[in-house]
Amino acid sequence: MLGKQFQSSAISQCRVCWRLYQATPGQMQTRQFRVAVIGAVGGIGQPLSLLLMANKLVTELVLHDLTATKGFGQDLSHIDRACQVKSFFGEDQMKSAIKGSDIVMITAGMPRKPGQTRDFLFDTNAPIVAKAAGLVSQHAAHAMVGIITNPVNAVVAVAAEAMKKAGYYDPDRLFGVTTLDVVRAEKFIGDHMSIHPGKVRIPVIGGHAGTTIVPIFSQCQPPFEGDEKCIASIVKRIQTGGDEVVKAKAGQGSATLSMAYAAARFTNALMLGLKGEPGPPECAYVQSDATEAPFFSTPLTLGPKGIEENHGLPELDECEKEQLKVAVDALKKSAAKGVKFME
Ligand SMILES: NC(=O)C1=CN([C@@H]2O[C@H](COP(=O)(O)OP(=O)(O)OC[C@H]3O[C@@H](n4cnc5c(N)ncnc54)[C@H](O)[C@@H]3O)[C@@H](O)[C@H]2O)C=CC1
Ligand SMILES: O=C([O-])CC(=O)C(=O)O
Repeated sequence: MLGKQFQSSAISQCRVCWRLYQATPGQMQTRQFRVAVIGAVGGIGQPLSLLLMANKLVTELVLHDLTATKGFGQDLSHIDRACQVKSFFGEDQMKSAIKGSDIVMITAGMPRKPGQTRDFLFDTNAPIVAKAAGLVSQHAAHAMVGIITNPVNAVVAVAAEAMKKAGYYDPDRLFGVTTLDVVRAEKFIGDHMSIHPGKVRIPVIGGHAGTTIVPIFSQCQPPFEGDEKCIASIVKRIQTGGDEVVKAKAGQGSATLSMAYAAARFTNALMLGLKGEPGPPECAYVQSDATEAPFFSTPLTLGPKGIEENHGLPELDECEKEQLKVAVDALKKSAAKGVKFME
């Protein structure tokens, strides 16, 4: 059952974010954060870094990529925010970028092209995630880690195994970032119901690929207005939102701007949790016993130690229960693939 907090705090969400971005230097909070973006020069990395730079809670923004980050860092450092920018590049400097960070957002890796599945990216992206996660374990053990790199359903398990091997793994601090599915759900539902998408709250559970993405319309706030056919068509659009963008970009990559927005929202939620002032629950793909899948996305309240409360499975209607079964079967396989890769 979803907590009341999940539903009632929806409307204040936008206002909270807006205040965070707009606060003047005189209103600065004391607890501020070093956030590292791994893959900072990429399609997601650049706009994500810009959005983080504009967040008053970020006082140190660390950029890392395989390619040179210096010019990009110099560019960002002219923005009139009280945030220091540090630039690192190359395999050797990943450790320095990660060391001492409060939050590490990993967006390094290949995006897909039309006709490819997210799973197609596994062989290329799994070693990148394994390396970054291992370095977090060794040099920023208490950092919150957000994994954006696809395929999220499998590489989060890779990260967990890499951290265990490197000596320190805290399941409450490792998150597969599925916020874009929530953002899409809020947008598509808001447009359908002719209300501001920021007023929509809906848990999107499961994973981050096709039918593993399970939006729970029965728990939508305000209650969804539309028949079963209409729900089925919006569910489909949320599940294939990524494909829609990949197709439209026609070989020029996948979602970047909407993803950066979603990742900035999730990073902000992590920082509010670290400050002990959690916002509304956010869904993320984490180690979980909510289902038989070892990793599963459900609404989480975030706190100073990461997951403060996993709200577990929301109440589901019969149709959502069927969707859940399909998702769990696929997610078990994805997690097993990640674990096998690290054996
Ligand atoms: N979780 C989600 O909802 C979403 C995930 N994605 C995924 O995010 C990833 C990144 O996407 P884009 O930014 O569009 O790709 P991109 O190709 O534009 O950028 C990736 C960046 O990673 C860097 N990189 C590669 N290997 C690296 C390493 N070992 N260390 C540091 N940096 C490294 C590249 O140099 C590049 O700058 C992809 O895997 C994509 O599928 C994309 C959209 C949504
Ligand atoms: O579709 C992709 O490859 C990128 C992604 O994960 C999304 O947009 O949801």
